[in-house]
Amino acid sequence: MLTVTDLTKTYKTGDKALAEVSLTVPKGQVVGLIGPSGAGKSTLIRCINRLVEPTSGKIALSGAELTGLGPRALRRERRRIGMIFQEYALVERLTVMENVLSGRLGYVSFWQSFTRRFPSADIERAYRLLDRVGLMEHADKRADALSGGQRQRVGIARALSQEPELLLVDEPTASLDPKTSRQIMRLLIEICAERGLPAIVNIHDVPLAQQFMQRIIGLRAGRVVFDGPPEQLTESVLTTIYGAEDWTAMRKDGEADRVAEAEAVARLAMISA
Ligand SMILES: Nc1ncnc2c1ncn2[C@@H]1O[C@H](COP(=O)(O)OP(=O)(O)OP(=O)(O)O)[C@@H](O)[C@H]1O
Repeated sequence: MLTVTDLTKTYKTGDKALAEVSLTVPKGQVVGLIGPSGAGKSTLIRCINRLVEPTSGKIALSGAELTGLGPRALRRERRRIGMIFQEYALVERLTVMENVLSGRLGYVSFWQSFTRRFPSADIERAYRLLDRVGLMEHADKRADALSGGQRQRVGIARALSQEPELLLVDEPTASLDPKTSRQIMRLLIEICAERGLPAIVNIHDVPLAQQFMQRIIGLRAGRVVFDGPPEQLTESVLTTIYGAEDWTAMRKDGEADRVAEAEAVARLAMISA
């Protein structure tokens, strides 16, 4: 379980990115984090994995404090947090298997990591994870030979190879087409449920968040202005989060995507008929 209490971050520039944010994410729950540009979503994720130093407040994972740790303890604690990125952050010239194993680098000695000799338990786990994300037959391919959806599956397997207690997911589908986005989102939700993993997903696509998330947190100007199930995310709540103008524009974009997807499907059906 992740517990964030009164988290505040003011950057040196004077920007107050987060103001007294409190939230708890229980095991197995996937939370979608939404909000307009500059609302503080990335800052919240970065404070939790301590890439950004909070100004005040507390963050605890399974009861252990993450705030106030020295560099060594912080390195150890970071292993408990798996990260999944928008642009996948894979090492392109390495194989899929090597990329998954790189999730273990925080656990092996310098020499083992330098020579890339991983314990057999790590290799077995990596194969199991590749099987789970549907990439078993691609294990020996180079990462740069994969599609976007396959790369994100490698990113998921790599994060899981850390055996994390929390997943932080930053815009996992921003570089993917709508159908692949839904497949990736479904995979994430299933995996978190299977493993009892809590997750926070920074997500721009509101309809996708509404379709898949069990809970949505809306940030505006560094404050939590909505925290509830997707059914309660009404037009008026979305207007509170995004402001009327931005929300209307986003809704139009979403509709345009759906129309484009339906047209593409219809075209394919005609070609293959
Ligand atoms: N390194 C930084 N130094 C100074 N100010 C920053 C820094 N990073 C973010 N900010 C400011 O903090 C606020 C929140 O930014 P943040 O990137 O967390 O928002 P966001 O919701 O993730 O936005 P986006 O959706 O555009 O990525 C903004 O006002 C931003 O300008």
